[in-house]
Amino acid sequence: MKILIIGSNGALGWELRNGLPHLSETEKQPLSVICASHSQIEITNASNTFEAIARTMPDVIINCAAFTDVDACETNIGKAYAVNADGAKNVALAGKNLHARVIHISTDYVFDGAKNTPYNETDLPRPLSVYGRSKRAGEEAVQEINGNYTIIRISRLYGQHKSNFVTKILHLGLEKHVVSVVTDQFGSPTYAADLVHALWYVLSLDLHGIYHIANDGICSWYEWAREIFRLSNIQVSLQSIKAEDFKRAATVPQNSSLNCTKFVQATGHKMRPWQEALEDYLKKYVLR
Ligand SMILES: NC(=O)C1=CN([C@@H]2O[C@H](COP(=O)(O)OP(=O)(O)OC[C@H]3O[C@@H](n4cnc5c(N)ncnc54)[C@H](OP(=O)(O)O)[C@@H]3O)[C@@H](O)[C@H]2O)C=CC1
Ligand SMILES: Cc1cn([C@H]2C[C@H](O)[C@@H](COP(=O)(O)OP(=O)(O)O[C@H]3O[C@@H](C)C(=O)[C@@H](O)[C@H]3O)O2)c(=O)[nH]c1=O
Repeated sequence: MKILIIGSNGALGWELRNGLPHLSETEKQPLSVICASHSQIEITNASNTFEAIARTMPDVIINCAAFTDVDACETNIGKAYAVNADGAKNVALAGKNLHARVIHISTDYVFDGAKNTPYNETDLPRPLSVYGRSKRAGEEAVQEINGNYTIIRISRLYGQHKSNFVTKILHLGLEKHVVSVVTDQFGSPTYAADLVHALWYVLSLDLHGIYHIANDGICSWYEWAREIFRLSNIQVSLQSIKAEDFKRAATVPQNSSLNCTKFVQATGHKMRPWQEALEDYLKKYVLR
């Protein structure tokens, strides 16, 4: 199976391009992984996207490319839709024309956060931000264009490559005496290495449709930060604040935790609790 990763220099793309060849070896299922960074494919350009994908003729395209600066999307609406919606559409069209399966990565921010239990795949999206709306438009384009699709909604990703909530909080903890973190917004932190493993199941079991994938469990940003400091043994005064007191351009959901039952039932694979994954990540890459 030949797999093309688009957005291969991003946080998830990077993790996939390192993790998939390794999994293919240990699982003894041959896989050829081709990487396309932003300089190699410009997904907002339909002909460039088609030509670049046609050169590689993949069986599967994993689209990790996106405009992911949630606050910047609020003031760069054109770019947000060009990348997250039209870009997703161009990739889906190229996939359809070249008979390739498309795995499209999406987000928990397609939900409005009003539900007080974790979101499942049949819940109605109602995004609150430009980022969320543009990502939802991308999902719709993929669904309309190419029946041979899988949409994976993930949330609160952290891994080895690029900054993320964990690295930001660690820096703040080392720089400041007091760190203020939001206590009334909840979600499911997801370790990129675990996600790669889960995506291996999606690939090898040929899952189609929409799936939610995240580490098990739910926490607030505050609870997540508290666990980061506890595991890293950093003494800091952690102050809980309300979301309304954390000024940012985008409105983000109060609850965007993901119910992953559909994935567990389809694969028999349950993601480990977010606390265990976080500990593993910190031990491997931060506390060495
Ligand atoms: N990070 C998170 O917490 C979460 C991410 N997601 C989703 O997961 C996916 C991967 O996210 P993540 O890895 O964090 O994102 P990153 O921002 O780390 O990576 C995105 C990649 O896409 C590339 N890219 C941006 N615009 C274009 C374009 N027009 N054409 C081609 N490539 C482009 C970027 O290149 P360059 O930097 O050179 O522009 C970058 O390498 C995205 O779909 C995102 O919406 C979902 C939930 C949570
Ligand atoms: C740095 C910091 C963050 N926070 C909390 C509140 C704030 O809304 C949130 C912001 O952290 P981030 O910038 O990592 O969050 P954000 O960019 O909103 O993260 C999102 O990224 C996109 C791409 C997604 O798809 C989502 O799943 C989600 O992971 O963290 C604090 O409370 N205090 C702080 O000092």
